Amino acid sequence: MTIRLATRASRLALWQTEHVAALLQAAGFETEIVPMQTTGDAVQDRSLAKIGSKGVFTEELENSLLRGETHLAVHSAKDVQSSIPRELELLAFLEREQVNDVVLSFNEQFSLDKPGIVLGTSSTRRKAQLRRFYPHAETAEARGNLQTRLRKLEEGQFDALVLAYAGVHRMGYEHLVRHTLPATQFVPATGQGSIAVECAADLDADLKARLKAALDHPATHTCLLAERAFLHTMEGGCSIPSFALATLDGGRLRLHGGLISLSGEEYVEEIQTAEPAEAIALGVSVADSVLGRGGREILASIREHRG
Ligand SMILES: NCc1[nH]cc(CCC(=O)O)c1CC(=O)O
Repeated sequence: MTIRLATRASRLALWQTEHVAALLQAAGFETEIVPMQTTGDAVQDRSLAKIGSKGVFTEELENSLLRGETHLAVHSAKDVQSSIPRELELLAFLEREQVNDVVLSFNEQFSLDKPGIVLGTSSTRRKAQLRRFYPHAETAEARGNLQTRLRKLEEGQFDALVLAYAGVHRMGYEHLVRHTLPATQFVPATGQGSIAVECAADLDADLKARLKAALDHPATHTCLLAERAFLHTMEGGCSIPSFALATLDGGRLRLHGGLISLSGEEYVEEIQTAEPAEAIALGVSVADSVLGRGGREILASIREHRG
């Protein structure tokens, strides 16, 4: 049978969807890729924090699932909002790529320690983390897909660009990586580095099980359940500078989550561990602790700042 795959039309999204298609073909399915434009692709002149983070890269794909036009939607897990419509289901998470943020520059001598450097990023989390850990660096807006951002870098709109290694690797830009930011400071956004596959909740149960068996990476799935429960409890989409990284270590699940003020001054982080079967409870617990130890005040000041 032919599985129809909904995807954004960006090069990274198509790479990811071709990867999903290859796994499905190896399991005996035929595939058809159905690219579509999302609000996030269409609106390039405003930061995501301003257009509102709710599903700007996912809504059109989800609508095609709801209309029954496609069987699966392929997303960057990071772009999937923390709660999805009840008619839909996150079926599988593909094995996670290295999670770090990296710094790209055409200048081989580029150094993060140089005063006055300008770093391109459009993420509120990365801006806040840079203010905290590299206060001498300035940031500049860098919206657009990876190719657009690299063009801005080439044009000299900033000295370097901060991106997720996952996308950089998938697009073959590793030769421009000058620095790998430590995941202990630049804790990534929920889901960074993994590909999420979504379907309609009422898709045939047997087909669902076969698709999941072909695509899902159980360890990554467990980590993503914890991170997404954290994000959900945090009540924030990708426009809130929260971060969460779960790892499985010797059979134990560890979650590092937190929240940072836009200035980088206020910082609340928490690390807890649990049995993998308790992934969701772990996410809720880490978020509750962060909210209770000052996170609520940080969220309130961010809301006030936005007006
Ligand atoms: N928000 C955009 C986005 N969504 C997923 C990735 C990279 C791939 C990934 O993290 O899986 C990116 C670009 C970036 O953050 O540099």
